[in-house]
Amino acid sequence: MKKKYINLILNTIIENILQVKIINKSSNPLPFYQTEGSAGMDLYANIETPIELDSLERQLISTGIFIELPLGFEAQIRPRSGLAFKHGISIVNSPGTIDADYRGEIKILLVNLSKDKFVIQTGERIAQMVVAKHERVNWQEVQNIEQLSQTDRGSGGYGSTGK
Ligand SMILES: O=c1ccn([C@H]2C[C@H](O)[C@@H](COP(=O)(O)OP(=O)(O)OP(=O)(O)O)O2)c(=O)[nH]1
Ligand SMILES: [Mg+2]
Repeated sequence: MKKKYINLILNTIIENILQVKIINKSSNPLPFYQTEGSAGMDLYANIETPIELDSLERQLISTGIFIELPLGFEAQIRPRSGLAFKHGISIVNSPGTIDADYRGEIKILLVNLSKDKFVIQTGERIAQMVVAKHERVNWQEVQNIEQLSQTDRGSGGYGSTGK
């Protein structure tokens, strides 16, 4: 077995890392953390033939991955900076949200923001997925704006603090 996978297994045991169910219907490897400190795992395109993205075109790309996150967790689908920098490839709905109760295939809504056509090959790493905890809230409705606590910022935004 590769050292990388042995380390992954050891980390799981030692650090009690969250276990997340996954189905991989592609022939790509399971997503994994590329370095010890990576926040995201790269996701691979799982497509039968190469997909051409014209300038400013967007397309939903399959990954072949299905997951079950525990309640209280989400997965964020974010662009890869290398693809963005070199080819202008981003994600329309970035960061995409994978809900804990979603059981469908994870898909990635890529957009080509460059002037040139970009071709996506199967097995290409097209995005990264960050699993994160999130809160859920109940509303405590009040009637007047004065019932929200006062702050120095108040309603200032959009550059109110200067450059
Ligand atoms: O980049 C993404 C974003 C979402 N999804 C899946 C998982 C998510 O749980 C579901 C719904 O996403 P979202 O809530 O962002 O979309 P919506 O337009 O609000 O659709 P819905 O009405 O189904 O919630 O679609 C993806 O596979 N990829
Ligand atoms: Mg929704």
